[in-house]
Amino acid sequence: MSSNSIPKVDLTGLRSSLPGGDRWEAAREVVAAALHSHGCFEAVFPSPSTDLREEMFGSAAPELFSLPLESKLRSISDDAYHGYFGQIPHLSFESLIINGVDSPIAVQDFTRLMWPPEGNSTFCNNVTAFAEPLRELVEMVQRMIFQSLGVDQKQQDSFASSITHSLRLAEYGVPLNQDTKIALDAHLDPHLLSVICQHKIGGLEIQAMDDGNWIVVPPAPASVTVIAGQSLQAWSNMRVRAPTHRVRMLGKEKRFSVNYSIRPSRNSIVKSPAELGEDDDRPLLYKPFNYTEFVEFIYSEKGMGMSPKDAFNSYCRLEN
Ligand SMILES: O=C(O)CCC(=O)C(=O)O
Ligand SMILES: [Fe+2]
Repeated sequence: MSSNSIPKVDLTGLRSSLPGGDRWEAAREVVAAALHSHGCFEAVFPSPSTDLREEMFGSAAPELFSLPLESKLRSISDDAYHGYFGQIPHLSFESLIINGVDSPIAVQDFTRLMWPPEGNSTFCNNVTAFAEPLRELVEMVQRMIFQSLGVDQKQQDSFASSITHSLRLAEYGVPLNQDTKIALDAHLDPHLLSVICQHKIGGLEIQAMDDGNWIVVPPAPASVTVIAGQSLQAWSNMRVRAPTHRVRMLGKEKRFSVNYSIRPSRNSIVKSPAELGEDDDRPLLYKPFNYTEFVEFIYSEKGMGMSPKDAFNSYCRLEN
């Protein structure tokens, strides 16, 4: 059945440290079903608060992107494509990533790099406060996925110990191509999970798995959007499916978004646990792969010459 909205789940008041009870179990079932049918869902989740969202989108993000390009270019990372990203000829798009955002030191180091030498304590406090509930949300969703797939606690620990948390801030100008209004090309996220926070100016569109229609995801003041990435699709042996998504902006206003995501840490191996692969009646669909090498491949000349789905399949899909 086609629909013009993504599934919606109320996670208000639930906590990853209390993973049980009727409300938790009901929400978990909806989350698991949504991640399979659509690869995404709208999480009703009132944090970050309205005030914090105002602060982030009205002040912190604009202040960061108004820095001179030479300052933003100082943000580089050992991991390909995890530093400053921008200056793409056909797009009016820039993004910066704070890697390891779950550590206050990493946030402080990022602001010292952008605003040397002393940093920017207001920006630091806003980002740390903004990231905290999103980390909680990601951990809750991660826990629900493990529970619903029946993956044992040991696997849960090894999955969690090799994860990098990051917060990406993006700025979108009025799309250069006013015929398509594309502000960010259709893509799949290579990592595990993203939580996207939009504010007032929408643009996020997610492609439905069944009929390929684009579903517009409007910003909502007490919601965020959870999107699965290809590493989670491979790890879960396709119980969770990663959706294609893009940004299209119809108006003439600048847009900012926040993307809190988790990815396998540098050089960690993405591998389905036995419960979801060999021991199951479903054959193993993806061979284990090195996450860092996978990202390098999708941005290589060869990978860029394929559709995002073909690049993923040619990299790690098994012939069965
Ligand atoms: O800005 C958005 O709404 C989506 C951004 C996105 O898809 C990404 O950063 O991978
Ligand atoms: Fe994305």
